[in-house]
Amino acid sequence: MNTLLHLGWQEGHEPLSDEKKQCLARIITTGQNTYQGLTPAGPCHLKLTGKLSHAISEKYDLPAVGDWVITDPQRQVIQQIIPRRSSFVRNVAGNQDQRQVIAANLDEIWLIMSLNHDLNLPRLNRYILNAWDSGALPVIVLTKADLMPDSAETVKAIQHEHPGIDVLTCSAKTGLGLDSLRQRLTNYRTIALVGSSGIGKSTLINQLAGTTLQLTGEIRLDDDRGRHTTTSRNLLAVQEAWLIDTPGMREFGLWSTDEHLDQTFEDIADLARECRFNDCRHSNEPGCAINQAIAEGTLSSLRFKDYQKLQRELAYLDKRQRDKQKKQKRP
Ligand SMILES: Nc1nc2c(ncn2[C@@H]2O[C@H](COP(=O)(O)OP(=O)(O)OP(=O)(O)O)[C@@H](O)[C@H]2O)c(=O)[nH]1
Ligand SMILES: [Zn+2]
Repeated sequence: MNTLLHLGWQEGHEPLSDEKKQCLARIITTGQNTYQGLTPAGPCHLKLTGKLSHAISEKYDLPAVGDWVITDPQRQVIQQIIPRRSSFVRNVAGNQDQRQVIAANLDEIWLIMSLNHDLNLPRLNRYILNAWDSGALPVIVLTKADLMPDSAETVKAIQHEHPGIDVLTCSAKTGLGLDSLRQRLTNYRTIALVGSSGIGKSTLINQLAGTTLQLTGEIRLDDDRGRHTTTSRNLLAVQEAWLIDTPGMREFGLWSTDEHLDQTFEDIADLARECRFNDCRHSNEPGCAINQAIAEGTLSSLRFKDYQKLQRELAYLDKRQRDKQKKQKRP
């Protein structure tokens, strides 16, 4: 029989009374106002109580895949969402700012890009920023290595830019690299797979599971981009872990902070500390370590431009959030 531990319950949540623990369920799929949960006794269908529905003011407060909820098993309702120990969030509504939880209570987030056409470093940086903000550990997973046999340099460059993150290469077709991924599927950890559509998330999950858990899109003959297939997020048991397949996201709005910008661009943060002036703007100042690194070719000017762009975006997000809070405080 499953126990809460098998469902991925971990210390790090607020302590709960035994009575409440008896009523815990983990959300495995979300639908239109309905949720599928899993308890040690088995699956269950759930709805929100009227009271909880009323209390929800933004999407962020809705149950997400991976959430732990307190249920009333008799009425099959969700009474409370347990505060998340981590959550991967994106901003969905452009300049309106609306946080949406893609998956909750995660240990790792696999940021997936396929080595053939999908590789886009600015997009990877956006994912990493949100991932550091989530509280879970980001891992970069580069798929479809069989289509790009000469990718060693690319992989090395990504590793060099992100020394604090594991970079793994794999092919669901040849099996390359799958063992390193399997080694992470232990201790009932929860891992979300995120990335664009058609990069092989579902195929990878099926390979790791050794069976078809997720439908996949077949490669089109005229190009090698997959078709849209995954439409919902699901919590799936694979080996001794829980994997969450997420639909390919076209829009990926930032939700992070300046602090995580330095974590995402460690190389640039290190250089900036070496600039002669503390408040160096890295434009024409003498003794600017960043300009020197660009001139010497050790820092790519594209990477620095990307950093500046994200810095502006984050500053703007921060300002909007502060304005919103001010408005809410007004009587
Ligand atoms: N050559 C090659 N093709 C792959 C590999 N992994 C996946 N594919 C193909 O890529 C296509 C898309 O794969 P999916 O697993 O459906 O992609 P996905 O990321 O889950 O896509 P969405 O569900 O739309 O988010 C399918 O045709 C797969 O057969 C791989 O390692 N090598
Ligand atoms: Zn400088």
